[in-house]
Amino acid sequence: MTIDVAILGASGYTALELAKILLRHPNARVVAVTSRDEEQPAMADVHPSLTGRLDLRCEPFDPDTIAAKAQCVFCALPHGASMAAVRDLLARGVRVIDLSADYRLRDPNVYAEWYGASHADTENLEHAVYGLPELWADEISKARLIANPGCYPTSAILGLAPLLAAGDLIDPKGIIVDSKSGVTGAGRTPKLMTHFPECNENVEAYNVGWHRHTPEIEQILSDVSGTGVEVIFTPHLIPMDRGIFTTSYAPLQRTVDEKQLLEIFRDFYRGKPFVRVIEHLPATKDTVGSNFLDVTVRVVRQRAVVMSCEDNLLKGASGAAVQNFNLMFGFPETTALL
Ligand SMILES: NC(=O)C1=CN([C@@H]2O[C@H](COP(=O)(O)OP(=O)(O)OC[C@H]3O[C@@H](n4cnc5c(N)ncnc54)[C@H](OP(=O)(O)O)[C@@H]3O)[C@@H](O)[C@H]2O)C=CC1
Ligand SMILES: CC(=O)N[C@@H](CCC(=O)OP(=O)(O)O)C(=O)O
Repeated sequence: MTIDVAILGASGYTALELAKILLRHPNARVVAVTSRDEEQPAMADVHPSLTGRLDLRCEPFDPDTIAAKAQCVFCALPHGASMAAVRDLLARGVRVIDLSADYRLRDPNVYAEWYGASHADTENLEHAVYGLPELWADEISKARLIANPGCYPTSAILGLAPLLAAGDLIDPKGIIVDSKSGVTGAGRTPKLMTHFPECNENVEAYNVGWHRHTPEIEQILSDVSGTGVEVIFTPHLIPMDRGIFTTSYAPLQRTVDEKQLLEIFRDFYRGKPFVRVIEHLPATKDTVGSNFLDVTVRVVRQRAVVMSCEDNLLKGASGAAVQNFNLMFGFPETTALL
């Protein structure tokens, strides 16, 4: 079986990664890519690494045209811009995997509070499934709309979920999440913060106390633990192209050692092909270019110290999106991703 797919936001980084993965997918055919560029450039001119591999021109987004061509659409647009396109595609019977943040927060009031704009598609918001396959594979397989997770939330949630699922092991209100991201995490669209002389040879924290991924991490971890989780989330921009490294600190409420914690992680992720529970300390270089998330844990002064890392553009975005696509259409979860 072959599924015809389209990618919106063709000139972006996650769109390029989607194209590269889907080109090697035996059950997917990329039939359309869209861009606002009125010149309608060839995809290989927008992304020279696709030369000779994808012979498509970027087209303007028209929901009727895309729905006539594609059964599934990967929406790689910025949040805010995404929901109008998603709504129009769902109305035409297309299944959508949205890489933006538009459908991740269940409560539209929380969305308005953290994103500074009201949600324009609350009807579909109700039916969106948060696309973290390690937690909700069954729901994903039946979903018409996937809210693909944010890159930071994937690393934090997968690092903390095993501890929160283990009853009263950690204090759900005492968690600190410290993350570092490479610059592709900010997208291809230029910004002052990602201008070379600003970010080269520089490390900086940003949006401390009010980063929009805070409510996303809290919502999902609260679902996992069954109680209200609070986190202090501090993101940093570091001078590398790709990769996220997250260290999470959680007060332990029971006396456990590292061996026992690692066993909890191994049990939780048994049969999950893209989470590697490791004993050594992780490094972004071990996951960049792959769909793996590496995670390990230490006990220091009665706190669990969890370290997790991933490629922000793959496990943190496009790789996870294809993992979701595989589950939605009944293909083996690892297709095109190993
Ligand atoms: N980068 C990352 O690591 C991650 C990104 N994400 C999310 O995935 C989505 C895509 O990210 P990424 O590829 O990095 O972003 P980019 O900025 O690299 O690309 C987004 C593309 O969307 C199009 N676009 C920009 N603004 C608008 C607009 N107002 N209306 C319609 N189209 C627009 C542009 O394409 P064109 O000019 O061709 O129209 C642009 O190249 C975003 O929502 C992002 O937050 C999620 C997880 C990780
Ligand atoms: C380094 C950097 O700027 N990262 C982005 C997060 C990227 C991501 O996952 O964003 P979405 O929630 O939009 O999908 C940020 O902090 O806003």
